[in-house]
Amino acid sequence: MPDSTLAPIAQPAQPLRLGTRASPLAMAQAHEARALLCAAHGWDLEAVEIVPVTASGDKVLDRPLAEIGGKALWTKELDGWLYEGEIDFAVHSAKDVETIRPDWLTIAAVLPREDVRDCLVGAPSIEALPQGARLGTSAPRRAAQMLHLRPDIKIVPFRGNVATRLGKLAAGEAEATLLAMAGLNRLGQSDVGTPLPADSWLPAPGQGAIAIECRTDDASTRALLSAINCADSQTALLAERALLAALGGNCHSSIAALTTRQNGEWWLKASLFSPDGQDRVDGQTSFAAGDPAAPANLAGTLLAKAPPSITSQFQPVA
Ligand SMILES: NCc1[nH]cc(CCC(=O)O)c1CC(=O)O
Repeated sequence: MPDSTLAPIAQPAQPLRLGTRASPLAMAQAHEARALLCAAHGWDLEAVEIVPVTASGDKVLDRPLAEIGGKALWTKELDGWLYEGEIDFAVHSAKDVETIRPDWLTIAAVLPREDVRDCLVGAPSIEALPQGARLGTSAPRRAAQMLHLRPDIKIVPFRGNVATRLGKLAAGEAEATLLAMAGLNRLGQSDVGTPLPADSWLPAPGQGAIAIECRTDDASTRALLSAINCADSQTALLAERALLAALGGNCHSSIAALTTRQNGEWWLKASLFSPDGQDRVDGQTSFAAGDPAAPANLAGTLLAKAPPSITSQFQPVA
């Protein structure tokens, strides 16, 4: 539930500027954030202007993200606009936000998390994929997790936004692909495939959550955004990010993680894979909301029992 204990804040005279990537999914997330913010404060939608920017990650589609600069390509244009004061806050898919962020930026709100699951498109189940079928994905986690279960599957690179990837599938470039249910739901395309159960097929850290960043020194924007923060989604996201930070994981790393709450207790579950999917280590820990210690300890436990094929993907901070 949003923390809605704040005094009313008047509609700003000048619209607030919301920065977003320009892809259809990013625009859907921007509209969701604007609607929540305006509703929380009783403003008209005109109180927030949506400012789309084309991120460099959206321009180069023929090479893997890890090769062309990593997750920074999703955030660096918006970071620049925030730094220059051209926008007041930026709305991101949390899983695309780099693990280490500069101090002048703050995640001021996390929106209620969408469906965390991955969706298999092209076959009703993993077992039903034909022998040697091609899976279109450029995500190391999805490739490794599939190869772990189905070493016969061929991985073919599949970058681009949701529509581009579904187009490649329809064009026969692969037999199947994996997409986040969160993105499909937000685009109104929930029915293109079959969601994989999150207890057997873990998603990416942060999947399904929307993170809103603003300048750390911008106290008034932080106060506005705090009204739409979902405390539970924030707890889950921060735990998954604390795990990533302690692992020294990045977009090259095959890491899957998910936070759940069972009988009021928070749990973080994670799996690390070798890129070829042959090796896998799993672990879980309970943790206290807001405390990065247990996620960090889980990172240490996982790395301690992982073979070099896995540990070589991480640069843990000492
Ligand atoms: N890397 C692209 C990206 N970033 C966030 C989402 C989905 C939405 C989400 O996880 O919140 C997607 C597409 C996908 O993985 O299918």
